[in-house]
Amino acid sequence: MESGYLQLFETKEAKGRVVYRVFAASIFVGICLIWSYRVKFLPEDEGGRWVWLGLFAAEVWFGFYWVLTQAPRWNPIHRLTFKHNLSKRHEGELPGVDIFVCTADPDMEPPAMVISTVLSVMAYDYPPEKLSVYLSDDAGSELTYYALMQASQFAKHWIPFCKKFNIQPRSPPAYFDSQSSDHLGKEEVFIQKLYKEMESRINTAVELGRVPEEIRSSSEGFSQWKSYVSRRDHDTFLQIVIDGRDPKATDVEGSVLPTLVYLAREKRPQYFHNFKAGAMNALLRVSSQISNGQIILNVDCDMYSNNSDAIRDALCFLMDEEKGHEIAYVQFPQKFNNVMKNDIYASTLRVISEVEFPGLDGSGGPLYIGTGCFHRRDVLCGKKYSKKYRNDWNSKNYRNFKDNVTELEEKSKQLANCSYEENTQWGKEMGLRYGCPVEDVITGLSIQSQGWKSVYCNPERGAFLGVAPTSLIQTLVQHKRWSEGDFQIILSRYSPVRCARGKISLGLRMGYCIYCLWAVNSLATLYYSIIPSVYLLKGVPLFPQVSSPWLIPFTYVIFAKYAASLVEFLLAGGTILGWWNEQRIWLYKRTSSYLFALIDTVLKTLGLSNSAFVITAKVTDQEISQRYEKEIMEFGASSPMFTIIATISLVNVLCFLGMLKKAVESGSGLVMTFQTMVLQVLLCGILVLINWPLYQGLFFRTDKGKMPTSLAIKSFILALATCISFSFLL
Ligand SMILES: O=c1ccn([C@@H]2O[C@H](COP(=O)(O)OP(=O)(O)O[C@H]3O[C@H](CO)[C@@H](O)[C@H](O)[C@H]3O)[C@@H](O)[C@H]2O)c(=O)[nH]1
Ligand SMILES: [Mn+2]
Repeated sequence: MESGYLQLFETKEAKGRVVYRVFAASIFVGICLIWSYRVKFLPEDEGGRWVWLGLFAAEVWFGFYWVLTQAPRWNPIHRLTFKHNLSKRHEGELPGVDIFVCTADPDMEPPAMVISTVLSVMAYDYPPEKLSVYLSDDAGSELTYYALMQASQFAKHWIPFCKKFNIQPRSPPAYFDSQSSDHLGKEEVFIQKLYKEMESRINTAVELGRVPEEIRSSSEGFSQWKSYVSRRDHDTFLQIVIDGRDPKATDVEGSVLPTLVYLAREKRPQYFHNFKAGAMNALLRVSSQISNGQIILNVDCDMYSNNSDAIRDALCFLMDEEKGHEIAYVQFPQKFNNVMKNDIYASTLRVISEVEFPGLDGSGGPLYIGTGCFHRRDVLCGKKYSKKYRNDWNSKNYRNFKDNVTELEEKSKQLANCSYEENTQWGKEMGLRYGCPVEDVITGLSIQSQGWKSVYCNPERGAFLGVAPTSLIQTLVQHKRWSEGDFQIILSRYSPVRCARGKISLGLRMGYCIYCLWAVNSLATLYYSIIPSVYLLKGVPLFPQVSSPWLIPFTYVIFAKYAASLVEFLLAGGTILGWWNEQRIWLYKRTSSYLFALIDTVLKTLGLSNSAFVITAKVTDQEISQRYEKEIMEFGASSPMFTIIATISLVNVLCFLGMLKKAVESGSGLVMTFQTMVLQVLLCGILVLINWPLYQGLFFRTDKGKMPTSLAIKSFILALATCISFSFLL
């Protein structure tokens, strides 16, 4: 306080750390005992030996991986911001903020949804002359552009309305959904009507697949589409839809509006476009010409702003005079507005956002996860870390005031051309890094490995809400992209294992490895979910008997670990059924998404395949969403991923039934089997239980969301063949 310093944020250590550490140490002792058991009782005979070694390898892997997951649990912290101090001390020198919204496909990302995100970020509680919103459209779609034009008109009513009544959230559909329609005031009814009309104009255009002719001809922006050949082949389309410098660009109350820009960077078949990373880099350059905000907020097109104060929260970190200068970015968690109570696809990633990220924040800062993240422009553009770095918020006002709109558009267009990046550092040392399906994580890592820190900000009211996948295949495909990308990072020149030493703390490097090694987890999980069960069918014990003291460490580790995981999940706001669902999804991801990610990465390293960016759909047809709302798992498609999970689930049920039959037939009965193979019976039994929805989908359901019959037959034959070959041949 003395030298006029006002603290803008506070860091608090989480409670109960010591207790947790003692508990974790006890689990580790148990893990070591399990390993010793495997070494001590290695079977003599050739066949038994390999199976045993396989189990040992899986257990070594699980143990090692568990150690990694302890890193973020060792030192969790929480952050608190003081926004009143920010206003008190810095209101006059608030920096320009450029907001980038990315969209890539008008079919999967409906224009009406995209513009509601745009409207929500235009309505931040922030001086509008310092706010600029850029929409990057990788589909170069006239429909999205049309929707944005409509939104710019509606914004003139929407923004003053939001500010007058101080409403939350500021995405129009989300706001109206949260309001009961009988309690709307006069102005609300008027705004809602305006919104509905606009929405229906946009949706009609989308359904017809074209923009109304009278609008097309009256607004010159559309003339740019003359050069449009296909999504992959067109000039740069750039339009300053609202020019914030223009004194006439005001809302209905006469206040200035934020700048609004539409950009579809040039696309040519002969140039690789680098997906979202390419779009972001084009935005970085174009915006530097137009508004040049010092702070950049990046959101996905489905992630609307749910809290109009979030910019100020982020600035509390970046502008703090004592600690702010080493912070490169502020990451908010990804939250979703379409998740049901028990979250059947585990989309919330609850433990990651409530436990692991606060933990990583304690050892240097969270990963950059693509959306809901505030960056310093300098750093994102490649500024090297230096202890002496201080930002002068006051002096920097580069905003382009010289050129008129047309000149500005022409100049900026050049920066979004395909050839612009040739022989430059863009994608390497500057901007988002290229060549990885998780451009966000690798970019964050490369920033941190220079010495910069990041901060995790998780306020009570979620800052951003998006759309989570609503079918199993979408979830698995998304996780294939993520785990593949994360695994490639381990092999890349930014590898948290080999590089970054000295710059990033050990805890954070371990933290990165949790995600970067997702893909590798598949092998041990596959082994563990098949082998013990088929050996149960064969009648061969692979774990200690009930009478053996070695059973204790196994039981302790299993129960302690799962109890801790359940408690963590409940404390993070989940339900018991939600936790159970999450365990199922982990099993499916590990045995399908991660396996395919692993295989694809190996192929890619050999030069045999290329990783792509499969966009997640943000709309679902009505039938599917009805099932989603009832929390019924959606299969409904044929996919090799489904064949794998179905086959494994059937192997387990066959083994379990086979074991029961054998036990009953042989005189010794169930008790004997239980005594010799208790853990195998449990493991197999739990696998059967957790797969219950899958069996329903395979055999008992009749709706369209069930597994295709051909897939059910195929996996049944595969499962039967596996069981038979194990019990008779091997
Ligand atoms: O060629 C492309 C592909 C995607 N996108 C945009 O990228 C965003 C994320 O795509 P989505 O299909 O929603 O993927 P998610 O898995 O939900 O996205 C997470 O993971 C991605 C990395 O895999 C990050 O880029 C995202 O920010 C992060 O939210 C969307 O706004 C897309 O419009 C583009 O702009 N250009
Ligand atoms: Mn998404």
